[in-house]
Order: sequence, then structure tokens, then C-alpha cells
Amino acid sequence: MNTVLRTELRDRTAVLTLDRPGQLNAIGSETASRLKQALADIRANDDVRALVITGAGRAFSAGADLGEIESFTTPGQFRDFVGRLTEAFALLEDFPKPSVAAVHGFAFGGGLELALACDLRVAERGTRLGLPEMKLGVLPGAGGTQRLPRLLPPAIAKQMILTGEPIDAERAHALGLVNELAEPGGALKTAEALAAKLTAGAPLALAAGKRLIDYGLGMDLEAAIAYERETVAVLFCTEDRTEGLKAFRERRPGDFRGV
Ligand SMILES: CCCCCCCCCCCCC[C@H](O)CC(=O)SCCNC(=O)CCNC(=O)[C@H](O)C(C)(C)COP(=O)(O)OP(=O)(O)OC[C@H]1O[C@@H](n2cnc3c(N)ncnc32)[C@H](O)[C@@H]1OP(=O)(O)O
Repeated sequence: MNTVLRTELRDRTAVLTLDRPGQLNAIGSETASRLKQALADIRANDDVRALVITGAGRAFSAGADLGEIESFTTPGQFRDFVGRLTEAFALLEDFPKPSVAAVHGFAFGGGLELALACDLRVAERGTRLGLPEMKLGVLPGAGGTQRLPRLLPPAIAKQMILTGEPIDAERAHALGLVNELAEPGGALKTAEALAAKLTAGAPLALAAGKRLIDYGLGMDLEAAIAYERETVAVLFCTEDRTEGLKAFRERRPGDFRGV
């Protein structure tokens, strides 16, 4: 069986590589299962503070495995397929460690949806990002219709979803969908450099910051501010807070232990 996913630990960053280059890293049930297991392993590893997801070969991912989808004979099979895969997306989005998608070549369909479930995105110039499901007679089924309009102006997201036409990395960066542009061949290196900045943070503050931003967006402002205040109060009682102030006074990076 071909390896569909590789995990490498590089200092405090885990690099997950979708590894089906012959099929442009199309994501099937096997990939999703391996990704879920990899996320569980990384979550349990306190030495890992950030996650980078990238693709082998000439693409990030061309989306859900159309060969596998074509093999389905009942709507229930597709519903189960999407359900299993989108469950993994929820794991990724609620992951307590920040994630960066290193995107190149193509991020289409479920591939873009995977990148949207990451916290940050780095894309090489010339990368094409799109949700072509409409051209297949289906819809983005792993969060694309919900996450894209939360990251792009809704009218731009609607145009991408209803036309199925991709945009390039330069336009995605100008619109704020991509955090950093990289030169051709440089997405992974740029993403790892961004992840290294994230790993300098205190683990509890990183997890709480992600949660506050993600959940706060869906709350009314007054409740969200109260949520922030409570969270800040809890973090004030951590050893990491004491270490952070001590490190500042001693002009050195904080040595945070997540306690
Ligand atoms: C941690 C959490 C992660 C959890 C798992 C993530 C789940 C993701 C899945 C979500 C579930 C479904 C919901 C989703 O919204 C539905 C979809 O994604 S539908 C698929 C959408 N994608 C597409 O329509 C893109 C299809 N591909 C293309 O248009 C073109 O290949 C391309 C990308 C424009 C590139 O074109 P070319 O450069 O010409 O390359 P080829 O077309 O010749 O392709 C090369 C080779 O790859 C095979 N291939 C390409 N795309 C797919 C694919 N999606 N599935 C399977 N195989 C694919 C292609 O057949 C060629 O293979 P060969 O014929 O040479 O054997």
C-alpha cells in the first residue's frame, strides 16, 4: 500500500506530507484515517507545538479522490465518505496547536478545504486555489461553503463556489485568504519559518488564542469579550505566565512548558 501520509518532526514542528503525488495527493478515506491518527499522535506529543501540512510532488492536493467517489453506488456511501473526512477537518480546526498549510501547484476542492481548516496558509506564486465541485455537479462538502466566506469577501467566495473557477495565489494573498506568498519551491520553507514563530509561544496561550478567535467570531461582541476576559484570567495563573515575564526581564526567549 502506498504511504498516503508522512509525518516528520522538525524541532517543535510536525510536518505532515500528503503523499500520493501520482494522483496529485487526492484525499480518500485512507488519507483521512491516517490524518486523524497523525493528529491524535501529534496532540499527545508535548514536544510538538505547531503543525505544517504540505503535499508531495507538484500539488498540495487536487481534492477528494474522484476515483473513490466514482466507486460509490449509493448516496449513503458518499455521505459516509464526506462525514468521515469532514470529522477529520473538525479535529484539525479544533486542534490545540496552530497549523499552517504550505500550498503549491493546486489546492482544489477538498484540498482547499483542508487548507481552509488550517489556521494559516502559505502559497507559492502561481498556485491555483479553487472549489470546482460545481463543475462536477456536487458542492464543496468539507466546509468550503462555510469557511471560504468567513475568510474572503462573501461575494468573492460566492463567485468561486458558484463558478467553480480558481484564483491564483497572488489574488488569494491580496484578498487575505493566503497569509504569506512564497517563491516557487519555497512554500514549505516559508511555512516552517512561520511555524517556528508560532512554536515560540506558550502552548496554553496558543490553544486559548485559537479557540477565542475561532469561537468568538460566532458570538456577539459582549459575550466574546467576557469569554476573552475569563480566558485571560485563567492563563494569568499559569507557570508559563510567570516564566514569560521572567524571560522578558532577563532578555531571553521564554521556556514554556504548557503549565
Ligand atoms: C486533517 C484533516 C483532513 C481530512 C481529510 C480531508 C478531506 C477532503 C475531502 C473532502 C470530502 C469531499 C468534499 C469535497 O469538497 C469534494 C471534492 O473535493 S471533489 C474533487 C474536487 N477536485 C477536482 O475536481 C480537481 C480534479 N482534478 C483536476 O481538475 C486536474 O487534475 C488538475 C488539478 C487541474 C490538474 O490537471 P493536470 O495538471 O492536467 O493533471 P491531471 O488531470 O492529468 O491529473 C494528474 C493525475 O492525478 C489524478 N487526479 C487529479 N485530481 C484527482 C482527484 N481529485 N482524485 C483522484 N485523482 C485525481 C488524475 O486522474 C491523473 O492521474 P492519472 O490519470 O495520470 O492516473
